[in-house]
Order: sequence, then structure tokens, then C-alpha cells
Amino acid sequence: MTVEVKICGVRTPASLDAAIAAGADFVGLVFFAKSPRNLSPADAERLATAARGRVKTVAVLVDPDDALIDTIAVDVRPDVLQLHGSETPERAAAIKAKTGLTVFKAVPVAEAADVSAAARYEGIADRILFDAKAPAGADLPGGNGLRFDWAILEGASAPFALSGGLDASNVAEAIRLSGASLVDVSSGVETAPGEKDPGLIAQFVQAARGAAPEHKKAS
Ligand SMILES: O=C(O)c1ccccc1N[C@@H]1O[C@H](COP(=O)(O)O)[C@@H](O)[C@H]1O
Repeated sequence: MTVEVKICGVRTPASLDAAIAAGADFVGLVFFAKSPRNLSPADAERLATAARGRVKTVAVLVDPDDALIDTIAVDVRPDVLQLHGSETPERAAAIKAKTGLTVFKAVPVAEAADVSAAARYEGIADRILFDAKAPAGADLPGGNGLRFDWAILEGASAPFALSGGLDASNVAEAIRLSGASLVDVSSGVETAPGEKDPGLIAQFVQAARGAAPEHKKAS
């Protein structure tokens, strides 16, 4: 099984090109004012236009209102909406119905009970994205470079995505322990918050491609 890769927080044409050259499947465009990766809809539209037909784009949103969703869906035209806030299953379903887009729902994880709680999004979200729970009072709900115990995902319903503190040195182990079919990285391919590094992006994609979940490996 090939594990898909998402490079999140792409802000420049050079970073977009680096992700495509490395063979990423998705790039994430972040719409969250407090993030060092935040984009205006106009800048995101330019990047999404450059990406079209080369790599899938994911709009990363945190509790978006309908006006922002309309702007993103009409102007940016991403392939996927990633809901990274406290959106309820009902809200996620309404956003999916309104836009007709694929929806990834991020679920914050600190312990096994958080993984079970993701079941309420089954049949609504196209993919659950398990991300490390941000510390209380953190500015960002994601993109903090924090990880959690990947082994607690062993019983999660597949297919799911994994993020939180991944980098080229640990992504193969994360895939092996969790069984994730998509891995998502932001801080782990940066030299400073919001500054993507082409070499780190290439190393990350290569490391993820070489990995296979434990239970999928040939004996
Ligand atoms: O990256 C951000 O700035 C961000 C802001 C708001 C919501 C989500 C965000 N990113 C998501 O966080 C994880 C990756 O984080 P990291 O690799 O630990 O830095 C991933 O799901 C991003 O899509």
C-alpha cells in the first residue's frame, strides 16, 4: 500500500514547486490568522491555480463561517476542505453538502479515548485526520510540531490520516505503528515557523514512501 503525503502550510510558489518535485499528493493552504502559514484568499488562489492538475490542494480551516467557506470554495477551488477546529458532525456534514468537496476532519488526540470519539464523524468526513492535541491556551490548534503515542491508533477505523510532530526521521516509524494511509506534516519540513525547506520536504516524502504499516508488510 502506498502511503499518501500532504505537505501543509505551503505559502510560496517555490515551496509549492518543491512539494510537487518531491512527489507529494496534497499541499495544505492554511486560512487561520494566528498561524505563521496563514494565507489571504487572493494569495491562496494564485497558489491553487499553479497547483491545479499537478497536486491536490487542501484548504485548512478552523471553525470557518459560511462567508469564508463560500470565498474559499468559489475563489480558491481546493480539492479538499480540512476542518481543524471544533466543528461538530452536523456542521461538517453541512459544509460538505454545501460545497460538494471532499472533507478531512481533524481530531485532536492525547489519549485512546480521543481516538474512539472520532467515530462520530464516520460516514460524514471522507477521512479522519488524527493530530496531536494542542496544549491548553496554545495559539494554534495544529502546526505545533507536537506528537502523541501513535500506537493508540492501532484499532482506529481505516483509512485515516496522521499528523503532529512528524519529520523525515520519525515518519516511517509513525506509519508502521499507526497504520496511517496518509501522513501530513508542517513544522517538520521547516527551518523556522512558516519557512519550508525544499530539502526537508524531499527527505520527508522519500521516508514516507519507503514505509509500510506493520500489518501490511509482506511476511
Ligand atoms: O499549520 C498550521 O499553522 C495550522 C494552523 C491551524 C490549523 C492547522 C494547522 N496545521 C495542521 O497541523 C498539523 C501538522 O502540524 P505539525 O506537523 O505538527 O507542525 C497538520 O494536520 C496541519 O494540517
